[in-house]
Amino acid sequence: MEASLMADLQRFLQDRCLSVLNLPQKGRSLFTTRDIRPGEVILSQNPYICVPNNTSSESRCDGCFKTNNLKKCSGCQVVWYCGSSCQKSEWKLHRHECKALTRLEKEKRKFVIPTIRLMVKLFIKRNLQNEKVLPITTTDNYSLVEALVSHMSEIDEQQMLLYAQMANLVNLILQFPSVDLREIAENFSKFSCNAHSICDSELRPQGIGLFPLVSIINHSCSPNAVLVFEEQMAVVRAMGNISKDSEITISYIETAGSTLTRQKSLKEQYLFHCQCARCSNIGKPHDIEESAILEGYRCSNEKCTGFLLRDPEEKGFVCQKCLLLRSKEEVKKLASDLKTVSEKARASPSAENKQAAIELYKTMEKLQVKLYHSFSITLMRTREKLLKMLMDLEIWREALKYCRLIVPVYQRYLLSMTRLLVYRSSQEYIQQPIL
Ligand SMILES: C[S@@+](CC[C@H](N)C(=O)[O-])C[C@H]1O[C@@H](n2cnc3c(N)ncnc32)[C@H](O)[C@@H]1O
Repeated sequence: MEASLMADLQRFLQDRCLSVLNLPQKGRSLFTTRDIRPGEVILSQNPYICVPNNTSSESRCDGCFKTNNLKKCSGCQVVWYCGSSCQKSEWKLHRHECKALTRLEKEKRKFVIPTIRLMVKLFIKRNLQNEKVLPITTTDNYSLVEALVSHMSEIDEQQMLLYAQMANLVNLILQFPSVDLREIAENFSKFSCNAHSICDSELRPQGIGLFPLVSIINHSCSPNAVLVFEEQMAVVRAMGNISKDSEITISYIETAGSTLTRQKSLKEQYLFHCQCARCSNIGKPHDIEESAILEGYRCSNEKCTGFLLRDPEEKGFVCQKCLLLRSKEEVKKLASDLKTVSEKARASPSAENKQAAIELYKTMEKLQVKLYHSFSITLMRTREKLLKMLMDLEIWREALKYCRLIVPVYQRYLLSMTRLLVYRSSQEYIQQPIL
């Protein structure tokens, strides 16, 4: 990174009582130089680049990500806008992207998935900033993208092949002599561990974006901050009191998973072994219990709330509260029935026949109630899906029933970690305890 830009960045962070330190195990890490109160904004950033999550069945405006009154760009026939205001605001960049996409054969345009567009826009923006067509600022410049970790040397051959194929397509679209395939592939690798899914206030993904300053923040399975989005702006807020000189951390993954599950997904996507305070409990009695509740089976005695562990004689699973054995065969049969129904439910075109999809998910839920612990995360996800489908069909009474079943699970897993639900009132941010 250029020395003057680096100095500007340090000043920018200092003004916000933040500093970046290089830790041997983690690389760049963000620290606070003041005490922070729950709900306070620690850092916010607009995306360096972003694109909506357009699919063949759903499109969004390239400017604001809204879904109504869309018109296709008459030039490239790939990008959508909700009106002239969004089209104008994007034009400086899209002018170049539009030309490049128009050159591409029509049948190849269906391969221009959001990640490919993100890469195309990244290089176009870099060039436009280099040519001073777009301004360069302390927090909006390509040097910050250059500084992101890529983990290139740790990527397996199969992944590398995929990146190379995607890089070829980007090259075909851009036709920039100054950009080489390796640089594009390296940037795909950077996207994988640094890009963020931009979600609405109900946490529904709308698009993807690169926020290089927010990307300095490391992960913890018991984080002290949370990343939310206000339209397309990334906002990092404190979840509790954070004392001066602490590291700011967010969670990159679903925190309600067993330690093994969390560590596996962090290793797979972010290529590091998590050693946070929560992960360091691995194998301890409390961690074993928590994992068995989250991802294990329920006791055969319907009234018992105990959790089950594998029987040392391999006959099945033993309840740690009432010592009842649940046979391997019974668990296997239920799991196999559940697999059949789950596959049917996931394949059911819920958009066409919502009522039929609801019935399949209800059968799935019934089997999961028999198989899993009542605080199982899998069971909770099925109930969340049912809740959403019932709300879409405005079947409120039944939706309420699932809401009541989900709330205690949220309270158990999320209350301990997300001590605050921060939401926006008309004028100001108010801190509210959950429920
Ligand atoms: C979004 S970046 C975070 C900033 C990064 N440390 C840097 O130097 O740019 C994600 C990467 O940071 C590292 N990282 C994040 N959290 C970590 C943690 N808790 N322990 C070890 N490495 C971590 C991993 O290499 C991961 O792929």
